[in-house]
Amino acid sequence: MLSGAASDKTVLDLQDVLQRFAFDNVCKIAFGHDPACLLPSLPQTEFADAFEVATQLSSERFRAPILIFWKIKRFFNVGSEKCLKIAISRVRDFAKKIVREKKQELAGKSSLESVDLLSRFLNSGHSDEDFATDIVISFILSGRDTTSAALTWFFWLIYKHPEVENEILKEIKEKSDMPVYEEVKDMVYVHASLCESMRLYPPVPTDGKLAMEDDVLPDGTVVKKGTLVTYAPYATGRMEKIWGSDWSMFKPERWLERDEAGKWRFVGRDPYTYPVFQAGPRICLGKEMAFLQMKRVVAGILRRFKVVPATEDDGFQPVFLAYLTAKMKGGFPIKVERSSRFMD
Ligand code: HEM
Repeated sequence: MLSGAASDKTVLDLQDVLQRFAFDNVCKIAFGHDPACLLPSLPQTEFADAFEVATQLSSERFRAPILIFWKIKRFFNVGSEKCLKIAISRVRDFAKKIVREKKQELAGKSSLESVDLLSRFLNSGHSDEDFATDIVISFILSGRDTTSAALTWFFWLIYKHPEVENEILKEIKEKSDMPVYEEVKDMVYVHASLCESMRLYPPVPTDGKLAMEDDVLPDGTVVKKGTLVTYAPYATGRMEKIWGSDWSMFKPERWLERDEAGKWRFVGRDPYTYPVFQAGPRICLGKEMAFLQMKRVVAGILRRFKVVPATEDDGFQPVFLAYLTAKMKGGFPIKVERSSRFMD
């Protein structure tokens, strides 16, 4: 697709392309099913559209200035609540279909033949259809919108910071004759750049938890049963107290130090300082997979192409939308140029 866009000078919405990629990818790994959203024709996908509407309208509930408004709309089944109900039912139908097909497929197989996560889940005794459907939906939400949001902002940031892009290219070049897993595993500069990009533009900008019992936070704050506590990676990633006076700068080096041989070494932060993947027992289960996938995409694209906004010269000013997962408002229109950076 990118080769075609480079030859034809087509403008692509990188956010859309990355979402399609991540959706196909998570469906294949989690359910052994390829929805083929990333065909060059960029097919209209009813499910993906319904999913988009459902996440957007659910996020808007949290922002409603007066809670009772959406509850009244839901009661009378009108306006945005009516659209949300339709979208949710389409999403559930799609997920249910995956579960039913998988159950049928497994009926005639030994438990070791299917390696996808849903098969393992169903084979381990979790056969309740509604429960398995919820699992399918949360995997799609976790896997589709997070890595695509992270990469969309990442490609914009490295365009704005050519010195970072050059350092990344140097690293890709060094590792390019290694097998795929080895290649991306040791890409510390790319890893640091992704962490830095998600510090400023976290794929999950805020997240809430409901106290099931009376509790006390480590700093002594009393939390009564039924209270909603929100943490905000977007705000935490921009705190001067944590990141210093240069917090607003995109600086992968803040995650790196040089070892004795002068090579970069990654220096992680604890997940409470950097809660982009959450922290504690419910920390993201897909973190390692997400980094592997993102590094592979970065290496795969930058080895062959340069990504530039379709409107260059600072004409493109992206806007961060904090839905359940982050979005770049209106998408990221880009052109791809074939790169000669690896020819020599
Ligand atoms: C850059 C990419 C990603 C980010 C920033 C991210 C972030 C998060 C966050 C903040 C949570 C906590 C949500 C909550 O409790 O409300 C979470 C949970 C989770 N994530 Fe990720 N995620 C990413 C990629 C992925 C991928 C690719 C997968 C695998 C498909 C995945 C699977 C999960 C699962 C299964 C949970 C639920 C864990 C639990 O509740 O015990 N994530 N993620």
